[in-house]
Amino acid sequence: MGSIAYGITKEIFAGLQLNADLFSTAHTRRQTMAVNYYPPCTESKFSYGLRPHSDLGSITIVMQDEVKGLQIKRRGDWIDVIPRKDAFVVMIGDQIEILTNGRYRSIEHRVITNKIVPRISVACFYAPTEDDVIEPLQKFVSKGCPVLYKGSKFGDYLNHGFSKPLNGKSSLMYCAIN
Ligand SMILES: O=C(O)CCC(=O)C(=O)O
Ligand SMILES: [Fe+2]
Repeated sequence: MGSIAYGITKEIFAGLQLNADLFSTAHTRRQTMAVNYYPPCTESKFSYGLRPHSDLGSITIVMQDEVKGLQIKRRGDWIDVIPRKDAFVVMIGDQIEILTNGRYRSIEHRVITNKIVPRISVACFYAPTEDDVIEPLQKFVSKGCPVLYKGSKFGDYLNHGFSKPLNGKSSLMYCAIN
């Protein structure tokens, strides 16, 4: 999975005319994994498996089983990410939004539980190491596009993000300027 993450980030960074090798190596150094089990919830029409959030790292690759539940927010609407046997889900995390000064935005997502059956997913998270300082690259800063984030050590960003309840894209407030 690590080499898939490296390959995907390489394409992302090459598309931004950055040193694809260097950046993809830096942004996939820290690799962690979560196995999520969402029990069915019969109690109400709507219940969260995971509240809305963006992932704190650089990219996330998710394997879903056949049960629907993951949704992304697009232009204010929640859209189902339909599970496919032949596909993983790739999501951009906050570190790429910070690095590109908002050119590529991290995706807000959430998980809704199923009323009848459980759902299982495996999320693989790729990020810089905890000592790396991530800040907007100069090439994404201009008069029309002022710097949006201050640099922060990824370890500090992570600790701060984990210390707060999941709440949309509020994790970015940690380093947002004004
Ligand atoms: O269960 C999923 O499909 C997504 C999990 C997720 O967003 C996460 O672990 O951060
Ligand atoms: Fe997530």
